[in-house]
Amino acid sequence: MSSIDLRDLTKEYGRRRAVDGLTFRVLPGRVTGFLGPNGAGKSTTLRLLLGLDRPTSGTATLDGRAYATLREPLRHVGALLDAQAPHGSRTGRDHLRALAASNRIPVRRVDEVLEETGLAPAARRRVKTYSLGMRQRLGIAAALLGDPEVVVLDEPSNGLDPEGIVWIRALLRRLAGEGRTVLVSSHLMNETASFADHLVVLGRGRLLADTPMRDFIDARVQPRVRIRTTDPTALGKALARHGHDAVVHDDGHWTVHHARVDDIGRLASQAEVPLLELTAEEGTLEQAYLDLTAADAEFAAQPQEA
Ligand SMILES: Nc1ncnc2c1ncn2[C@@H]1O[C@H](COP(=O)(O)OP(=O)(O)OP(=O)(O)O)[C@@H](O)[C@H]1O
Repeated sequence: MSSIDLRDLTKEYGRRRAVDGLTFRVLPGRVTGFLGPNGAGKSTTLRLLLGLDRPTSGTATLDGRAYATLREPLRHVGALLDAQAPHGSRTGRDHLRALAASNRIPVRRVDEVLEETGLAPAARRRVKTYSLGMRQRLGIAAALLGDPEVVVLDEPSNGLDPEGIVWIRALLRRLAGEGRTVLVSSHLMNETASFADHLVVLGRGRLLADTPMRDFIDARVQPRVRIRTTDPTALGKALARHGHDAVVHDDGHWTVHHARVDDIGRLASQAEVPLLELTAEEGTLEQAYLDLTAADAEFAAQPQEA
């Protein structure tokens, strides 16, 4: 199966470095979330990978080959980028048929992907009558048309309704489960957490992280424990005795920071504190991401001010 390889990829627009010496691989069989603040260089990276723009230096290849050298690219890489707006006066089906013809893709695939993306009932309507979510589904249908080994999607949840969001999540998981290489950019952290196995994070054109999602969160967010009790005095004493840092909330529940549920459960049991609730609060991707990007912004602010 194919991988995506970026080596020292750099893109300058005038004096601005949109992408700055990026080196990373995107491997098959998992969904890689592609994250970064506005202007971090995600879209530029995807455009360079898909041959829509030329790098200033470095390379972006698919299984060792540049996109521009692929003879029938849709059979290797399916991509959805914001810019890929189909002609509004065509029907959705005609748009896909034209793409299929130019890549020698059998026409039966058109109906298959229309079914798969839930667009079959609207297939004979003109694209200009489509909602944002329907256009998004059409873009995804086009990406899947050539049954590609590599799938690259820029903000695929954009405009989708809740049902569509559940659908795209399952689709991404399935594509990775089939051994494909799946790269998905998003600003929605909860969404990304629901489908990604691995993360690549950019900041100001540079690589900030390339790591499994769980490790990314665990390295940045301390575990916490949520507790409710009928005896707050006893709980407070027991926690203080063991040097735990706890916060009591208005609704009566407690949060113990930097703690594991096993330790707090044992401690409460030994002190015979009656518990109504004892839950591990896992760190979220959003917390970890904000922590990383805030640190990057602080680092960036100093040399610019000097
Ligand atoms: N065609 C262009 N000409 C000049 N500058 C550009 C061009 N395309 C992008 N840039 C600049 O390059 C930087 C990276 O932009 P890019 O769109 O790749 O970021 P992004 O991470 O995709 O952002 P967003 O999350 O907002 O989509 C920005 O500073 C942007 O202004």
